[in-house]
Amino acid sequence: MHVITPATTAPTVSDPNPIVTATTMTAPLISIRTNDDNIEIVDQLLLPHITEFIPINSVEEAHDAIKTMKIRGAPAIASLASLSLAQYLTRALRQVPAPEFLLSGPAIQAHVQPILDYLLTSRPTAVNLGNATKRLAKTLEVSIAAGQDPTTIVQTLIADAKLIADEDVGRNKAMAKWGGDWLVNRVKPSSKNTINVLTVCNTGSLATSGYGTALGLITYLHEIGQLNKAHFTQTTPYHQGSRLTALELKTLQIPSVMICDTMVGSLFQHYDIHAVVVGADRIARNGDTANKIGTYNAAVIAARHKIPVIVVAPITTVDLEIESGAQIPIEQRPAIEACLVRGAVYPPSESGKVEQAQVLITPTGLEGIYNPSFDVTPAELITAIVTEKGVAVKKEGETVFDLSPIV
Ligand SMILES: CSC[C@H]1O[C@H](OP(=O)(O)O)[C@H](O)[C@@H]1O
Repeated sequence: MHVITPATTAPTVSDPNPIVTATTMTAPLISIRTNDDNIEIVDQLLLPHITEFIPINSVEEAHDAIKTMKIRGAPAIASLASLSLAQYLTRALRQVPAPEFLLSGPAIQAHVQPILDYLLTSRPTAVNLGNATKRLAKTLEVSIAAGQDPTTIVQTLIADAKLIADEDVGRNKAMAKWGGDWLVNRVKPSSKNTINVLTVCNTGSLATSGYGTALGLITYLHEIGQLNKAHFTQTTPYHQGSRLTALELKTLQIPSVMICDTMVGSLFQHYDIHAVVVGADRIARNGDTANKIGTYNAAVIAARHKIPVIVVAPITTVDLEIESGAQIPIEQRPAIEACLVRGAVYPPSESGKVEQAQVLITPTGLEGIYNPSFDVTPAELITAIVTEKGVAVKKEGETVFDLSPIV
């Protein structure tokens, strides 16, 4: 392995002219907030410099927010979709006269299933959304089969939809402990605060209902005094790293180092990184994992440097209906998104007021643009997969996982 200078962590430079930011978010950052039947999401297209909560008042608005990535992150997407259905049904129960679909269980099912199918069309890769809509369809089916009256059927569905969002934080903390303890046991650090990790994209509170998945594990390492530095890639073109992970780590006061996506190899060559820790959007039965574009690159380079790759994701991210990653649909985002960069005008004006800007960095009318939002890392390149039920590793000599112990 070619290591030029085995220093423990990359030197970092600080911005001499920090932007006066309008972000008033404090730890823990939140992606969605609700109050009775009111839903608000933070517009993640404006972060980190502008914190703007926008109301979601229909399933159509939820669909648009997911599709345009005002909200993103596999678990957060599933939570918003579920909460928007709960909002719709809560408001239907309050309508006078009651809407016709509330007359019977079958009428409710005939009305709600198309709504679930519509929400599913917002983004194709993250399976959490699909698992949420299947779960709610099943809840509805069971309530009807149990002979519940229409109002009880709807109330049961509303409660389960809210639970999909509420149960996320607890499982994130469970995963963080499973994965963090597994990594500490593997590294066996001789002193405190020595573990260096690299993560890709954003998998924290802004991608979930709180604490995060991969970023949750990193937060746990920090909380138990085992983390030296959290390195993260900028994750272009949406810049989940530069804009969101940077904000989360800064807010949580976790020591971090940002690198450009192209610098993963250099980081591994020059510095002692103990693990790559990433989230997931869909994990196939054999462990092949779809995650943010750039994850596969990091995994290939990690293999070259014998650095373990850990995937952290709730069971709702596992898709046992598909054998391998070849069957995972990869979302192709609009070409224009690879040509634009969003951020604050810099340096700020004399007033110090933050002005959001969107800059076209390419020539206009560029024809050939490849902009997949995800890639698939084969199970062979993944060392461990962590869910809220535990840690799975491949058997000796195996190139695929048996996920049954952790799903
Ligand atoms: C815990 S979030 C999982 C996953 O979602 C992100 O994708 P996106 O920002 O496009 O929604 C990224 O792939 C995260 O790893």
